[in-house]
Amino acid sequence: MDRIRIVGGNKLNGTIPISGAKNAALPLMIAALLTDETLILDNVPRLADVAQVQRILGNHGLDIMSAGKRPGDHEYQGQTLHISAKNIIDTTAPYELVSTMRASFWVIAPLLARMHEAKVSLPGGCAIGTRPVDLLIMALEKLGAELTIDGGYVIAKAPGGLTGAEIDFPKVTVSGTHVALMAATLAKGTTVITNAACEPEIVDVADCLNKMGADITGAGTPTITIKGVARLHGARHTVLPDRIETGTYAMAVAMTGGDVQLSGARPELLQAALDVLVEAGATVTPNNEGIRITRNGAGIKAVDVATAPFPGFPTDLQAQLMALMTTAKGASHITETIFENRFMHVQELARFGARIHLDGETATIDGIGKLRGAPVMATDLRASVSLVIAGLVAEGETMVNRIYHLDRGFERLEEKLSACGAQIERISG
Ligand SMILES: CC(=O)N[C@H]1[C@@H](OP(=O)(O)OP(=O)(O)OC[C@H]2O[C@@H](n3ccc(=O)[nH]c3=O)[C@H](O)[C@@H]2O)O[C@H](CO)[C@@H](O)[C@@H]1O
Ligand SMILES: C=C(OP(=O)(O)O)C(=O)O
Repeated sequence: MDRIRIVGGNKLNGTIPISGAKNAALPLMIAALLTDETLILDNVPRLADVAQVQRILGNHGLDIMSAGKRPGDHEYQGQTLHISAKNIIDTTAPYELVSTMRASFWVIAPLLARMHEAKVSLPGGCAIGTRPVDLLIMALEKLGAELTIDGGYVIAKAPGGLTGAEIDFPKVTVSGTHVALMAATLAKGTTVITNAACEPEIVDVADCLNKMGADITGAGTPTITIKGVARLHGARHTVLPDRIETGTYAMAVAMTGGDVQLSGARPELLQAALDVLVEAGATVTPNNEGIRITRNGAGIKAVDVATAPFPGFPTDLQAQLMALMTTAKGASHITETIFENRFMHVQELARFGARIHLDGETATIDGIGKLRGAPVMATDLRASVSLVIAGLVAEGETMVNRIYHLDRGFERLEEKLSACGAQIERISG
């Protein structure tokens, strides 16, 4: 199994290109199931999760073509995928393909909308809480589908097609909103989703669906209205930049000190996180090419943060912020409000000598002067990268094990960081 070896102590200086967003690319690829014409997606990141969705779509009978490099493409250019769901030959998404990743379950929505049936294994994904799908099932039932659970599979049927409905989510759910949005595009009549997730990835998917002929208004606000249409057609869409990758590297620079241009990043996608970085003592300068992050001289200040749905501070940056706070001056408090078990990184950060105390959903971090390198391992994607951030400043060697989690969501992480002066390498085998 591959590992990442880091020798801490170097500042980061240079440019880091930001890839397309994993959490937009996955539902965008899945949306290709809604049409028998080709959907072309540009700026798709090269990630294990993307490859996994390709396998899932391939099993349904889709043809996927990845375009090669074009003149002028830089080495980190995202890939262009041409996805054709002309023939859907299988409406089952089997356990072996779905169990490793949360988003794979979302195929249930376009399959139901277009084929009026689906059999999809209950999902897996990062071990950050129980992560039920009751609200996704509720949304599909509102649209007229009949769902049963048998042998670990959700079996969904809508013999006469889906019908528009009012869907009021009792809590904000990104997965629930994606599923309701995709399913409603081909339903008869109008659907109104209230208490919808406002995450930028929802807006990106809605934009693409509208290019495909859907009639969606209000994406990015808590109320989304979808007027169902008879069919969708092909389109071309560029995946928006990854705000979590952006925030992760911004925190890495705040941690090590230095001066890095995050090229292609869009500040409005992570304003809450950038505000926290400024409060912690980093300098954040949006510019034409993206965002420049610097921290020179002054140390890191302790901050108090609670995660929240967009536009709040994202739960997907909580572990990275905690790594940053381990060397802050004073005590900081981080409250996780989205997932009940998203503190798996705490015991691993402790291996660096970090002082973190957990009380329910709040972690208190007493900043210390210096972390010391250690062998560490993580159980989920963002927790893994928080250990990389800690390793970048820790004295001596850090070995991060089980990095397949990192490969799910960070494209060429070690290359991007070493190009900015970090001493980081992948050890294969
Ligand atoms: C692939 C992808 O985009 N993953 C993101 C997505 O996950 P995901 O879409 O799984 O997260 P949700 O927004 O759906 O979950 C939010 C909360 O709602 C709960 N819930 C959700 C569905 C349901 O049927 N019942 C229920 O109780 C969850 O357990 C959680 O406590 O949004 C999360 C919150 O921003 C991010 O951390 C993940 O990176
Ligand atoms: C939790 C994440 O992914 P998933 O929802 O696929 O587990 C994530 O992207 O941080």
